[in-house]
Amino acid sequence: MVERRTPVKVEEAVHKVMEYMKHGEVEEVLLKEACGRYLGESIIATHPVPPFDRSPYDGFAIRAEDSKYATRENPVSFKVVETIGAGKVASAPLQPFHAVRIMTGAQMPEGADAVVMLELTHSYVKEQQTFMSIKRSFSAGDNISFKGEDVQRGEVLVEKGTKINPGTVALLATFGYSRLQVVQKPRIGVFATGTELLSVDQELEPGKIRNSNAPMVCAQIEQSGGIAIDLGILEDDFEKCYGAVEEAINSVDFLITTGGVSVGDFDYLPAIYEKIGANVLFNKVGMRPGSVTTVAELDGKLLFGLSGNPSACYVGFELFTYPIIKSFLHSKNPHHSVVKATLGSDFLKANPFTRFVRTSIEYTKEGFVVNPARLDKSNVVSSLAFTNGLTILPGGTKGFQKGQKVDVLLTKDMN
Ligand SMILES: Nc1nc2c(c(=O)[nH]1)N[C@H]1C(S)=C(S)[C@@H](COP(=O)(O)OP(=O)(O)OC[C@H]3O[C@@H](n4cnc5c(N)ncnc54)[C@H](O)[C@@H]3O)O[C@H]1N2
Ligand code: MOO
Ligand SMILES: [Mg+2]
Repeated sequence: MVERRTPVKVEEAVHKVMEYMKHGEVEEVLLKEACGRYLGESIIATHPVPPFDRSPYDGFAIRAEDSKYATRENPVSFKVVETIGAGKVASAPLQPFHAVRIMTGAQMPEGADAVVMLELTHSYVKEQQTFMSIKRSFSAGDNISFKGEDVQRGEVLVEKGTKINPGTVALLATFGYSRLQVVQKPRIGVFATGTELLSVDQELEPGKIRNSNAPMVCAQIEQSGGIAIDLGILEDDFEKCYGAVEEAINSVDFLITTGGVSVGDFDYLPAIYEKIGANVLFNKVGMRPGSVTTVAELDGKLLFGLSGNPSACYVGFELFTYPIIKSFLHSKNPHHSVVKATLGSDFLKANPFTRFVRTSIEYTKEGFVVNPARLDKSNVVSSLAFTNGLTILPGGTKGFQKGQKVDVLLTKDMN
């Protein structure tokens, strides 16, 4: 008898998977290896930034009150007592009508409370002593980059679970993190199943196609922050598939298979889940493509049975595996962002189920505009190269017209 499957709603399916999400352990890396990883500890300011009052300009440090009566007609002169570059400190507190020649980044001398830019001063030498004069007054605090104005001590700057970008690296360096805790990447095994599959380097033969799913899924894993372990191709043979799956489970954090999850005579994944005693969370989702996506759990470990059809495989990964990887990395927002966009062309196919249309999304003067990427069929591969978003067209509709507002899941990593 043909097996009847009960479809679950997409949200429910995502929810069921997320119940089994696990946070990864942390490990130590060198700062130079940290970009792109996820923080395993929050960055807390251990000191103020800047750590001292400093000059933002090349010029002269003065006591503002000494400049009080300076005008164009009556310039005020200062004796230049020393010169400090960045990294040096003044040798003595500043005396009245003395000035310190100071460079950008140098610590303010004690007693000085304003900086005059070099361009506003006139320097001259009298009896072998250098002086400088100014033609306007300054107030206390003028042109000072104050201690702590950038960051206060104790501030929690970046939270655990945030992806490290070059700016984060700058902050880590500022606070002396030459080594830091990052979240371990999840190790995800990928099997492609199908007797029709050739490896990428093989010549085509009658009835055969090259395996494009595993390389694609491995790239999706790496892009999401995981480690992809390509476990190769399995022919549609129950015993071989069962043995390979059972063995692989213990060496990975999650296992992905592509293909073999539908109701065909050689679709063995449902029987494999049953034989290993896995708990199938769902085997049919009310969506297109990817309706046959199956997710099972064995002792808390998730097994993703993605569809063999390339577009369905891609969508299944982005909806169900991506947030699990992000959660493993401690991300606070594990799901792809959703934005509102305008349909750039008609999409007239009727929709019994929620459709995730592989989409090219562009940012224009009018906001986001989306267009389906090439042919919209579950078994096509060409649209995927032009996909940077999935337009969500709710089920139970007769189609959508150009100009209508739609929700789009951004599959580009925005974190
Ligand atoms: N009677 C029914 N037939 C099908 C149903 C159904 O509900 N009733 N569902 C259809 C839908 S929807 C999909 S999606 C597919 C899913 O099939 P499987 O996940 O079982 O995948 P396979 O049968 O193994 O392969 C499907 C298709 O994809 C190609 N494929 C497989 N692996 C790869 C790979 N690694 N790289 C590139 N292409 C791959 C394979 O050659 C097939 O053409 O089932 C429908 N049928
Ligand atoms: O599961 Mo199939 O991809 O709906 O088309
Ligand atoms: Mg099949």
